[in-house]
Formats: sequence, structure tokens, C-alpha cells
Amino acid sequence: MQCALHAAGLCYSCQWIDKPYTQQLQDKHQDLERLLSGLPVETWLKTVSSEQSAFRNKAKMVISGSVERPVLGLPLKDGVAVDLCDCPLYPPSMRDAFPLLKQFIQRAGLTPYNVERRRGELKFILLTQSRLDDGLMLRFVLRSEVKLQQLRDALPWLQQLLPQLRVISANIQPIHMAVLEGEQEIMLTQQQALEEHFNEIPLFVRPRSFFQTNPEVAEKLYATAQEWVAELNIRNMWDLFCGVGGFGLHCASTSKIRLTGIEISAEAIECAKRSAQAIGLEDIHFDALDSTQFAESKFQQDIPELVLVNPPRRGIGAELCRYLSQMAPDYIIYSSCNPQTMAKDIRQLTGYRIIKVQPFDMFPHTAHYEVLTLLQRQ
Ligand SMILES: C[S@@+](CC[C@H](N)C(=O)[O-])C[C@H]1O[C@@H](n2cnc3c(N)ncnc32)[C@H](O)[C@@H]1O
Ligand code: SF4
Repeated sequence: MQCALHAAGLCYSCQWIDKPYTQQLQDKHQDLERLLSGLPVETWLKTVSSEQSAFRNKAKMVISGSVERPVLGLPLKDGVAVDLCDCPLYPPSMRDAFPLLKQFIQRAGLTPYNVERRRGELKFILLTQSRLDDGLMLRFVLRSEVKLQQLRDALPWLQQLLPQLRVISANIQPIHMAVLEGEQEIMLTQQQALEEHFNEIPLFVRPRSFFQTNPEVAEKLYATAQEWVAELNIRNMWDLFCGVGGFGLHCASTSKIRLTGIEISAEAIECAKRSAQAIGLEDIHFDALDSTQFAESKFQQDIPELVLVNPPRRGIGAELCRYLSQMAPDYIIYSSCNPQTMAKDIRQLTGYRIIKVQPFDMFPHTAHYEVLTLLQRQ
């Protein structure tokens, strides 16, 4: 893929952009073979490829420059601001929105936050797009509420020019640098969740809930898990780290399964419950809890036949591995965006063998990828 910003030496986020795409896929496969070396794998499935451009549904833009000439892009480096509005990873419909967002910043007088001087208000803009109807969720990360009224007053202008804006919010992040988002989210529209459909399953995304960033590949990932689970002929499963419920809802919509979904974010759990209701699923329980604590509380009672886990990059960790090994469900499905921690966890899941494994190229032009692995109790 060609990227003018990379060619000009302005953005190096895609480390593998100069590598032919087929080579990228081969390298990811080899990396996974290396990570799982010594563990017998019954079946290796071919890597699911991605579109090479316009595949991302989410933009995280750092705001720099001035209120008259805002820049949406990378953090300032040596005083230089790099604008990513023409990044080819975003679909044209998202790229069309960026110039209007710049005009909005000018109209609303949202001074970009200057990290060095610790002055200004607007830190980030986060834009998420649904493929359902090109609907958009827009979040402004502000240092404080000082400019909130100005932002509210200027919003009707933006909503008129971008009628596909469904959800708008302001996140207040008073801490200098540190994490991207703060604790306080102020909704600026009545609609609080963006609706997306994967394989005809309705999913809802709220400002602070995790959502997959490559919808085409994520749709294939969920469909594959759905197929694998249907073949297992099981009656009950847990979906741990379930987010807005993508995996569990897919599995329960085609197989008659009693599903328990566990996720730390209460907002994401609200979304998952809404989807279950929209599909008309009944034997489904979603709860906002820590996955390890949940597994611990259920220890030796109500053991499901399948536990599906899809943790953050840190993996499920030694403690949950220990509980799962002791609980010994018939099957474990591990979906991971960090194969290194997945391989480490699998080595700690004693008494299981790998039935099949499949990489999904969720993050083209980088060394990252997603993996789906089915384990069976020996
Ligand atoms: C990689 S995301 C996967 C989400 C979901 N399975 C999906 O397909 O979109 C990991 C999820 O784990 C959640 N999480 C993080 N720590 C957790 C914990 N200790 N217990 C339960 N969920 C947690 C995050 O909020 C996030 O939604
Ligand atoms: S993130 Fe976008 S702008 Fe940066 S290298 Fe990748 S494709 Fe180019």
C-alpha cells in the first residue's frame, strides 16, 4: 500500500508498510508457529487477510496547532505537528469528516492543548464509524469543562453538515498527558450508543466500551468462533472479557446455548444486554465483573462446557489459567490480539491440547495480529 505520509518520513505507525502484503501474512504465520513451538497443534488454518486500506473504523487524533489552524494527527515531535487526515487506513467517508471537524474547532474556539506549555483545552478527537449506515460517534477529550458551553453552542452547525453524527460526547481528562481518557463522560446527544451489525447481529458501541477496529476481519473472527462452537454441540458457555458481547451473541444466536458474559465495563455490559434483547435471546446473562473474580466465585459449581476468553493485551494471567485448569471445562476458546501472552497463558493451561488455530490479520502493515485457538481437555 502507498502512503504519502510514510513516504515523506512523517508517520511511521505502519512499520511493515513497505513489506509486500503476502509477505506480511507469511511473517505473522511464522511468528505464531514460533510462539507455539513445542505445543502440538492438530490443525493450522490459513490466516484470514484484510483489506489493505480503508479498513479502520476508528480514528484517535491528537489535536495540536492553533485554534485558527488546528492539526488532527500525531503528538507534536520536536515542535512539528503531523496531520493524519489523509491517512489511507480510514475509509473515504471518515476522511470527508475531518475538514469539517477542523472548521468546527475554529467556530467553537476549542484551543488545542499544548503539552509543553500545559495550556489549551482540546486534547483528542475520537471518531468511530459504523458500516450499518455510515453513522458516526464523535468524542471530544477536553482538559476541563471551561469550553463545554461553547462546544454545545456550536454543535447544531456541525450536526447540520454531518447528519450521520449519531452520538456525540465530551470526555474530561484533567490529567497532564497520562492516559487518553478521563473518568467523566458528558453525553451531548440523546442517542448514547452507535449501532453496528456484524453478520446481522446488532451490536451497540458506547463511548467508553471497547470495539474491534477492523470490522471486516472482526466479522470473520466472530463468524469463525460461531462455526467452531456450533460443531462442539455444547449447551452452556462463558464469554469472559466479553466487551459488548460479539463472541457470545454470535454463538448463542445459532446454537441453543446458555450464555454467561462477563466484562469489567458496565457500559459495555449495557450494550451487550441491549443486543440480546434485540435478537430475542433469553437464556443469556451478562454481568459487569472482573473475569478472574467471577471464575473464582463459581469454582467447582456450575462449570460450563466451554469458556471463551478474549482478554486485553496482557492476557488472562496466571491466576485465571490456574482456575480454568482446575475447573477443567471440556473446551476453551482463546481469542487474542497479543499472541505472545496467549502462548504464555496456553502453556499454563495444563491438561489441554490445541485442536485448531487461526490467525486473523486485524492490523495490516504492523507486526500485530489476532489469533483464535480452540483447546480441548485431554
Ligand atoms: C480485547 S477486548 C475484547 C472485547 C470483546 N470480547 C470483543 O470482541 O469486542 C478486552 C475486554 O476486556 C475487558 N476487561 C479488561 N479487564 C477486565 C477484567 N479484569 N475482567 C473482565 N473484563 C475485563 C475490557 O474492558 C475489554 O472490553
Ligand atoms: S498510520 Fe496512516 S499515515 Fe501513518 S504510516 Fe500508516 S497508513 Fe501512513
